[in-house]
Amino acid sequence: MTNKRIVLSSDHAAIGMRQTIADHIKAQGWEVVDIGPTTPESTPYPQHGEAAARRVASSDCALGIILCGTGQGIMMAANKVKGVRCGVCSDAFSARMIRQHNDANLLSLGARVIGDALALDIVDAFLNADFEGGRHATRVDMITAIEER
Ligand SMILES: O=C[C@H](O)[C@H](O)[C@H](O)COP(=O)(O)O
Repeated sequence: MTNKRIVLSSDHAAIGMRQTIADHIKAQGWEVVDIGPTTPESTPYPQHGEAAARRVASSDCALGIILCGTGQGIMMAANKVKGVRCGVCSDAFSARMIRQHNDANLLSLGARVIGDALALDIVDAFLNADFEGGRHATRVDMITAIEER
């Protein structure tokens, strides 16, 4: 991936893990666009999922990482944005596969599900994998076609 600009966002449940991930991937040369929040007050995940998803859908950022307590709600919100393919991962294999087979452009993590060390392994697997195309492109095109119906 040549564009190494990535958006990070979360709700209140994942501020610490988001910061840990930001530090980790900055050290790998990623330009991190951290769109918050920065304070611990309760804040609804849909708005943060949508905001991150729009950064990716508009091509402002190549990829995104979003987090909430389970990773599920913010993933659901992000996937409502046209052009976004986001999966929740709690293991590195799935994170690699959603890039290689599904051309996922956002990764979602649950800060109340996994610890920081596993989260960083998952992030590395996601960021170091590339879409394989071929038969997988046909299937991803079928996902995109659903958006037009
Ligand atoms: O999918 C939703 C996320 O896990 C939220 O982080 C969670 O629902 C927030 O819960 P609470 O308002 O109890 O902190």
